[in-house]
Amino acid sequence: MQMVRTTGTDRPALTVTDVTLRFGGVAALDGVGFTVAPGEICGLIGPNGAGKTTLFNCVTRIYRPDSGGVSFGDTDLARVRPHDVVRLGIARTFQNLALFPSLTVLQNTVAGAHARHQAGFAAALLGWPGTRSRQRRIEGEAMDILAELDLTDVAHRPAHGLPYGTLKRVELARALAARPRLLLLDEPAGGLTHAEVRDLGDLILRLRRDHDLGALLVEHHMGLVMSISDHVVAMEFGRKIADGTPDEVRAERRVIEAYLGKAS
Ligand SMILES: Nc1ncnc2c1ncn2[C@@H]1O[C@H](COP(=O)(O)OP(=O)(O)OP(=O)(O)O)[C@@H](O)[C@H]1O
Repeated sequence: MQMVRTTGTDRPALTVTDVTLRFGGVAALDGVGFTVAPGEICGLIGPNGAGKTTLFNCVTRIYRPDSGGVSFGDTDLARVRPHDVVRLGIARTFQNLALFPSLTVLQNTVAGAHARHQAGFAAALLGWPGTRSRQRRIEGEAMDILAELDLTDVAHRPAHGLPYGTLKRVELARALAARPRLLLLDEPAGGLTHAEVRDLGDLILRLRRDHDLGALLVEHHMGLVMSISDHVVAMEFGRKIADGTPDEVRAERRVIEAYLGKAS
């Protein structure tokens, strides 16, 4: 396995090169390639089954492509263990939320910060020597992130029972606590109200600016994707069918045929 570098290219690009991945007879990804430049918001769109989640799972190393590759800066992700991806500066949110229901909002956020350290969460829970002062510092940073996301009031409440829109922001807080350079956002608008989606768009733009990060955004909500993305990649049946600015992709005939007719 390749050593994970935590220094080096500070704002790496994500480069997906000719990635193919089959599940039995189905080519979930078929020669897909694109780049997310440093600091860029890249929207990834496509109808159900287009391959978006599979691509996400290749970036986070849940899956390994049959051929082609994914790199972050000059690091080939195929040579990085799945749990080390976050230490490279890539953090994700989950479509169906991946929070610990009985832990507080603060504890869930701190868990995200520990993901980037070797000793991690278990050491903190077990009270290993030297972890207490670091734990205090990490909690302080987590509280700052919660304040940014307007979550201070619920910091000490268990995740269980909080409104869905609030939990979506806790997911984002957990990912941000890992200090990513690239955020992978898996359908962040799913289940949100119109007002919450508008606020989410503003929030993603603000986080990009304040945290100097980029984002790969898998999303069915066309309004959100087209309003905040610098660059949009459209997929259908495992293939890339368009790649350009929101206006270019919106005008692309194959995208209109494949997708925009049934957009939200
Ligand atoms: N674990 C798996 N085993 C078998 N086939 C799979 C698996 N995961 C995905 N597929 C297939 O791969 C293709 C791409 O699926 P994927 O979930 O990546 O699409 P998607 O664009 O994320 O869809 P959605 O918008 O519905 O989430 C589909 O045909 C799907 O049925």
